[in-house]
Amino acid sequence: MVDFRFDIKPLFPQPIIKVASSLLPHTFRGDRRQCLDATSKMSEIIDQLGQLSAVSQGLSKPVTTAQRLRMSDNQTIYLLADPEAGTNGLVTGLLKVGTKDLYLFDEKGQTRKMENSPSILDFYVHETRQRAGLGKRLFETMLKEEEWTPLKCSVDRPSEKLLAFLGKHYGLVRTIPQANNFVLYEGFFNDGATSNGQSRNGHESPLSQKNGLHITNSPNTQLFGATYLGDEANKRSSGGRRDSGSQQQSSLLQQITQISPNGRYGAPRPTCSMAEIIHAGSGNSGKGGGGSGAESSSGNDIAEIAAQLQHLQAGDHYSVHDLQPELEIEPEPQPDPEPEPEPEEVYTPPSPPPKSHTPTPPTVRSPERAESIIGDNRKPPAFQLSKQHTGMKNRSFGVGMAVMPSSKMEFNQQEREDFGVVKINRPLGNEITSPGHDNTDAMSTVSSGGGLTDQGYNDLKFYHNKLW
Ligand SMILES: CC(=O)SCCNC(=O)CCNC(=O)[C@H](O)C(C)(C)COP(=O)(O)OP(=O)(O)OC[C@H]1O[C@@H](n2cnc3c(N)ncnc32)[C@H](O)[C@@H]1OP(=O)(O)O
Repeated sequence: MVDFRFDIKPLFPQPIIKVASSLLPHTFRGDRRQCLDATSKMSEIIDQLGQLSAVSQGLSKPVTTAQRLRMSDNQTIYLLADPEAGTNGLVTGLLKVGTKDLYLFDEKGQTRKMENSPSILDFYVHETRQRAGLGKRLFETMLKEEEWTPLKCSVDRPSEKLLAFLGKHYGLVRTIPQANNFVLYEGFFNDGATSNGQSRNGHESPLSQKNGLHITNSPNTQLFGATYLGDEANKRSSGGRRDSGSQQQSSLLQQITQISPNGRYGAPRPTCSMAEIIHAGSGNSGKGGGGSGAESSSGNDIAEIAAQLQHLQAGDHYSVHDLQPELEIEPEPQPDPEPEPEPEEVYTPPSPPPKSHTPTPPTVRSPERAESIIGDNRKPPAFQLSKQHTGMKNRSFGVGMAVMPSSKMEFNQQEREDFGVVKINRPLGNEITSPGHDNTDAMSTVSSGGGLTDQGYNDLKFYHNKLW
């Protein structure tokens, strides 16, 4: 039983009092000294009942403290006492309520923002007095004072006992699932007041449902944009009414807009070089998007790169010839799209070959970029180089492009893996058909200087760092 060292009768002229942020009973009348005394005693009562409630619910710290109540301007605590019991009277129950702005799901799963929604925040009747109707008495007093109805109350993380209490006394059983700790019951959103944006208990903010989009200020909407509810939702919301406005409505449906996310989700994203390659490639080839004509500058870069690579097709250079079909950057469509098994690029870390077998270094190497970024060969590139092109991570541009996975590519790892050594190889089982296309032994093992292998390819070992 909760008794105190002081007499509670002056604080409880009636069995149930309510206390707000002033920490004074609503019935309190007194001078300044009495006011300070009452505040101190009331703080002690609230803290002790709040602690008992927390223990009863198995919480690590109390939901209700005098300090919290003092700091809040929209919370009220109802205290139930038996002033005649014991020497100084007994405090037997506590009910804390308040209003909250909540994002809630309705029965259809749509997000709604409820402002000043009535909430049951803490409820406790001393163990020795439970199941004696005191809880109901306290709750009924609160409903009357606040002019709330049980159905319109959201309940903050209710215990099993409270769920049973609400079920027994108010028939509240069927809940509406929520993403937060609050529990609502079916009917929470029902009534004329809610549907036109106002309710006696709580206030639904003027969230719109325009053009079939459910637009709220909820985190979901801000992150992912408005939810398109479809025409069915519009039919529902219009109640089946079809008048001259329906044409206008259908035209509005066309204007589906998306709320731009803001905050860090709205921040410009770093360009994805792989996406640039893919989109620019399909756009230029005319195979992917139908050639909208709206090309980004990065797309132009890629097209330019493709053009330059084309010029390098001569000779035994493998990358241009092999990469073009993969990247779809050749502007002119192939007359014969027969899916012949082309020499594929297989990159394996090979074992070092004897130097004597090393073919003559090619005189022309694919990427001008390889020359433009290496050592003494540094010179202005023939095209606009972005960070994606020239950054250390992307330095081996040709290799990066070549290893884009495709159905035509497989990785031959039969040979020993030496870190940092790249071999351009054939898929397993493929025979060399033409010396001009033989790249089986086109491997680089030793940097001959300037970051190039003695064949002139980029040596990954040279460029390796931990961040690569
Ligand atoms: C948002 C929150 O505050 S959640 C936390 C709620 N508080 C707690 O769980 C603390 C411990 N419990 C209590 O303090 C009380 O049981 C209260 C406040 C929930 C209800 O107060 P009571 O004075 O017992 O309520 P009252 O006597 O008016 O109603 C009794 C009904 O409450 C429910 N109830 C009360 N105690 C229990 C219990 N131990 N087990 C199951 N149901 C219970 C039952 O429906 C009971 O009806 P029944 O006896 O016919 O089964």
